[in-house]
Amino acid sequence: MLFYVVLLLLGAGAYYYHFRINRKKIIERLEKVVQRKRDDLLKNIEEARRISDKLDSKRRDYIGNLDFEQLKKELQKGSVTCVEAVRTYFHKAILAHEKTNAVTCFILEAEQQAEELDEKAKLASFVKPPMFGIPLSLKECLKVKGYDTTRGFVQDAYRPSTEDSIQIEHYKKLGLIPFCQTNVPQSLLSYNCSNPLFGTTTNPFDSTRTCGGSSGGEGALIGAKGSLIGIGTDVGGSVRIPCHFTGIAGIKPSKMRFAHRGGGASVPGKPLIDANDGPMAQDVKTNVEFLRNVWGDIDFQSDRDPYCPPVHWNESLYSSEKKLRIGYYIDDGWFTPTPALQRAVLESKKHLENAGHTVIPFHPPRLTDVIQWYFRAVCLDGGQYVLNKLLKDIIEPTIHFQVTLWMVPTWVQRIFSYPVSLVFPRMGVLMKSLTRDTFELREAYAEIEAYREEYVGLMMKDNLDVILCPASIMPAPQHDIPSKVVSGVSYTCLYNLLDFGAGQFLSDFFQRIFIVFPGVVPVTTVNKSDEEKLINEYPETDKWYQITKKATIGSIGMPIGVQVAAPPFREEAVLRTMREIEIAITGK
Ligand SMILES: CCCCCC/C=C\CCCCCCCC(=O)NCCO
Repeated sequence: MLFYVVLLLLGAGAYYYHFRINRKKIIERLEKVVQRKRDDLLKNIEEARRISDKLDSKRRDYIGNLDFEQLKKELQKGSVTCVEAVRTYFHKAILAHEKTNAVTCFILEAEQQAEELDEKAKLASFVKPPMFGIPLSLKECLKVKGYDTTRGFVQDAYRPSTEDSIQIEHYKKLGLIPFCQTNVPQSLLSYNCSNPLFGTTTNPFDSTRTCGGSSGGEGALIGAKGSLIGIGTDVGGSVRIPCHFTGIAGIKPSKMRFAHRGGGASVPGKPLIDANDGPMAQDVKTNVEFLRNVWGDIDFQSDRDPYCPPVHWNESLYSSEKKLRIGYYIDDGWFTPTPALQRAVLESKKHLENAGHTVIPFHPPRLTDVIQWYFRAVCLDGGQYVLNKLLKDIIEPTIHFQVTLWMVPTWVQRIFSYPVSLVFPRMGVLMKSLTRDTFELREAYAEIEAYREEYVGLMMKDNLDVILCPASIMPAPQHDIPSKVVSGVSYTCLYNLLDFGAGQFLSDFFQRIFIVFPGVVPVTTVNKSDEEKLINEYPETDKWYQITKKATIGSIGMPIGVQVAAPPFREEAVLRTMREIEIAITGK
């Protein structure tokens, strides 16, 4: 017996030794790639600076102060050229990047695309497309011909896409000019924004805090005014959480509203957790204008991807005078959000009631089950796909905690989940979530299908058009917190599991201050009272609550958003609700 134990230990030791040697070699090789990429980025930024400097700084300031609508008008009139718009946004993005480390690459051909558009505009026969000349930023994982989509994996650097995705083709056809790519967390499966290739992107309001993720580079860039509009992707909150953390507006449409042919995914082969790309912008109005134009012309995408149904922009749903019935909640029963997030929902509720809508309580059922199904279906192979990629890469330190969870075999997690449940029940739920076998996976899928029916059934029973709820559990925390509190995505991942269209935007009085006095950090009694409530009343019943409370202390002045969601193909109702709250708060 002893002989076999010794043999086993020796075998394990040899395996571990071989593993370490192998990892060392991989890391040494990849460190050179990181250095090369960072040097290339510095050169790329210098080139973008050279291009932006061709424009007189007064003119740059004038164009840089135009909002989306104003810039669009001036470009249509011809009083601003596409080249001027691109040079201005190269300049603004460089400034935002210097503050937040948001950009992974400038798309230098943007200047040439702009020149070509300006040339075409000289022809009398040329009809300008609706978003003629507007610079567009893109999350790094979106496929642009000639550019990398590393998703923060060093191993994927210098493997540029051979084609634009259908969506990018479409945006160019509508006149938009992709001008830069923005940073992401490694693997995209996190709501922070750090990776070993490009480093950490910070929050424009406080660099010790994250801009969110995984479309965090977009959040930071747009939040720091380096772009008017960008595209993110969202499988659990990756458009909505960065919007909430950085004080901007965005929407994750239901899956079928965009073409996915030629696009990428965080974990391919993962049904029933529906991801989509979505716009992110300074305000709701810009998102509406963008989607009105894209969906108004959706045949372009449907013709090239038959799986994208030709569902056009529904103006009558967006502009309807009929008052809405809205369900709201401030606590999903799984993770109580910190006080400012609850207050934001209650204030939005008031705005909507003042506008004549009916807002009634709604209780999303069984969130503990939802969390378990979500993690099971996202990591449907127990996290193996992501783990395999991570083990061939330099592993980002800010996601170590969740990587450790993926490394512990599922059966070990199951065994330990029982004693853990006694002292930390919610952690027990997470530890039981990874897929044990295909029987269990099929069961989870069946549960999700049944839950979708149950949820829309509850909405129909009360005749509800949309749901209003918190955007997250807390304001932007420090960079390492998202990995430690992965279960904090319950407010957003629910709407991926349901495949609802869900949007988020900045609410409450912070928005008034930022819009009237950009960059001013408000310090008011209201915010102090949020902090007091947090200190005196926020639960500390388990480690996740303790971490969340500690991370939220000291966040006075950070932006807070709310989320609006509706069943698939009703995104226009979501946008209408968001826009009505925006008008109530900002008056414009
Ligand atoms: C034992 C359970 C381990 C769980 C480990 C964590 C796994 C997944 C974390 C998911 C968090 C999702 C955040 C949002 C990601 C997102 O929307 N990405 C966009 C991709 O297009």
